[in-house]
Order: sequence, then structure tokens, then C-alpha cells
Amino acid sequence: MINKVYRLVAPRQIVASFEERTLHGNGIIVRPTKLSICAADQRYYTGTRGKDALKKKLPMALIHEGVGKVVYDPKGEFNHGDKVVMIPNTPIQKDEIISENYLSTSKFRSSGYDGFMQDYIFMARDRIVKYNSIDDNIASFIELLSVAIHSINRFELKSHERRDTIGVWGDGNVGFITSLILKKRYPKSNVIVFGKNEEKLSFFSFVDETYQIDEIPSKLSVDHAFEAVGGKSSEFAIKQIIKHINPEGSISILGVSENPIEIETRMVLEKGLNIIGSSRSSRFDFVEAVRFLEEYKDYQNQLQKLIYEVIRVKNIKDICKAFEQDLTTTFKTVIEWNV
Ligand SMILES: NC(=O)C1=CN([C@@H]2O[C@H](COP(=O)(O)OP(=O)(O)OC[C@H]3O[C@@H](n4cnc5c(N)ncnc54)[C@H](OP(=O)(O)O)[C@@H]3O)[C@@H](O)[C@H]2O)C=CC1
Ligand SMILES: O=C(CO)[C@H](O)[C@H](O)COP(=O)(O)O
Ligand SMILES: [Zn+2]
Repeated sequence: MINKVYRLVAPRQIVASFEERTLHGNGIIVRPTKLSICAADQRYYTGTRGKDALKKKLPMALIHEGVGKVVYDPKGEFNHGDKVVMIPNTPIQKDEIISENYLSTSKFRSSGYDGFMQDYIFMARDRIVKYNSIDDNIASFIELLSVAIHSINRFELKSHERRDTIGVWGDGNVGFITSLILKKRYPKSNVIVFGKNEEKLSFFSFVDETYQIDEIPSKLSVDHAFEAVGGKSSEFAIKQIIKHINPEGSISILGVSENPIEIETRMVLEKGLNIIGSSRSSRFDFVEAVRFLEEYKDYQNQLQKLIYEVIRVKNIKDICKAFEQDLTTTFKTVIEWNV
């Protein structure tokens, strides 16, 4: 069949291409319905990802957060119209120890490989997860939940067990979702969020405390910390974490920085800290994210707060409008994919 793919060819320039596609093996065809814009997509759209990366990765269709409906399953395991979350990572090999999202051979959509801005997505059978009782707008950014779940699972495996106080630096989407899941996973822990903006911090009603980063009491300490800031600002956040973390604590880093940032290794050594990097997620994390949302409906009420706008997109002009609108908010923009 002929598929239409909407690719970014240069910053702020999207072009539609027609491609002949055939379904191979046990693949499945999905029609995207709701997509969500990630900070990483914006770095490509605006060109801040850097010239070398753009040269290497463009042209490509953006978006790696999204849901859709099954339109064709040759095996008949899925029904026409089944609602599914699409997994952007496509592993090529299996490894007994290394998770699929850390294998260098894996292909990640909207990072060098076409993302979900297409008429139809041709996916391997294990790259979709069915859902029923989740609001579609919220489901559109389940990938972000899977990322937070993945980092918390790694934290659980690699950190010591004193988790009386856990700090989360970053009052944006990733900070919100990470602290929400942390609070559910460790209800007895004191979860504290550190951010820059009082208004954004007021959204975090489910955590125990919030602080603006220039008003942190000097004696305040945390057993472990999550960094969910990204960019150059993550340097300042990590510096502050190192200052306030107790010896032998773990720092889970989630924020993506385009350029290398400085970390005060002397204090990392002196305090015996554990730094855990976490990137993307695996099918296992998506399944867990769907299960969590279907089980705990109160999660959905909280996540609703993150949606700034739902924008109906019918053509390339609308796509650009959605990306431009999204730049005006740190919260989530959901695209209703009607092209
Ligand atoms: N590891 C992974 O797999 C993933 C990583 N990410 C990355 O995570 C990062 C965060 O994403 P997202 O939440 O969507 O982005 P946001 O911009 O929504 O969140 C970052 C927040 O941190 C605040 N902030 C800035 N400086 C500090 C500081 N020193 N201490 C505490 N908070 C600070 C910002 O405030 P203000 O806006 O006022 O500056 C903003 O509210 C990005 O780099 C993104 O690319 C995203 C998805 C997956
Ligand atoms: O958003 C993400 C995952 O959800 C990551 O930030 C993204 O994968 C980073 O990719 P890139 O190297 O293309 O910036
Ligand atoms: Zn992302």
C-alpha cells in the first residue's frame, strides 16, 4: 500500500513523501490517533539539536509518543479498531543482560528513524500494547510514564534501601510523572520536588514538599535524588543535588543535555555517590505503565493536569502550528492526528 510520511527535512520544514510499503511477517498496521510532542522532538524541529545530529538524522518523521488503532493484523490477534500504545524503540537483537533500550543496534523512532507522523505505522507485533480504560489524550504520552517507570526500576535495583527522603529536581513533565510514580511506589517516603517556578510547583499536590531552588534550607538533605531538568540547567541541578544528598545516595539522571556538562567528581567520590543514567524504556516498562493507569484511575486525574492543549492536525500547516504552540508551554501538547 501507499503510505504518506511527514518528515522534517530542515528546522521548521516538514515535507510529505509517498512510499510503497508492504507488511512483512507477523507485522501489524496501526493508524495513529493521538500523538504527543516531546522535548527531544522540539530540539529537532527548532534545530537546537545541533548541526551534526541534524545532518546525520534528517530527514525523518518526528514524534515518539503516541497511540493509535489497529487497522490490520494478519494473524487476527488484534481486532480492527483495538486501541494500542505504540513503542518507539525497535530492537534488532536480544541480549540477556542489556535492556533493549541500551543496545546500540536498536532503532528509536524520531531519533534517526521515522517517528509516528505518518498515515499508517507498520510495527512488529511486540511493539504495541493494547489498552482499554485510559483516556486517549493521557495515553498519548504513556511513553513518558514508561521512561519514569524504567528509571525508578533501575533506581530500585541499584540504590541502597534507606529511602526516607527522595528529591526530584525539575518541575516539568518528567519531574511531575517521576514524582507521581515515586509517591505511589514508596508511599512512606518523603518525596520533595525542587523547581524554579512557584506556579508549576503548585501542580505537585500529591508530593510531601516542594521548594524553589533558591530557597532550599541549607540543612535539608535527601537520601536519593532524580534529576529531570535537562540542558545546561542540569549542571546547576546536579551540583545542588550533590550538595543536599546524603552519603552513598543515588542520583538518577534523566535530563538530556546537548553539550557536556560539569559534575563535581570530588564530592561524588567523597560522598560515595552512585550515578544512574536512564534513557528511554523497553516493552516491559510500557506494559507496566498501561497496567498502572488502568489500575489506578487517580493517576489519570493527576496526569490530566499536564495537558496544556489538544490540537487537531489535518495538514502540514497544522503540524507546524502545533509545534509552535507547544514552544509556548512546558506542559504537554497533544496532537489529534487527522491528516
Ligand atoms: N531520559 C529519557 O529517556 C528522557 C529524557 N527527557 C528529558 O528530560 C528533560 C526534562 O523534560 P521535560 O520535563 O519534558 O522538560 P521541561 O522543560 O518541562 O522540564 C524541566 C523543568 O525543570 C525546570 N528547571 C530548570 N532549571 C532547574 C533547576 N536547576 N532545578 C530544578 N528545576 C529546574 C524548568 O523550569 P523553567 O522552564 O522555568 O526553566 C522546567 O520546569 C529534557 O531534557 C528531556 O529531553 C525526556 C523524556 C525521556
Ligand atoms: O525523549 C527521549 C525519550 O523519550 C529522549 O530524550 C530521546 O530519546 C533523546 O533522543 P535524541 O538523542 O534523539 O535527542
Ligand atoms: Zn521523549
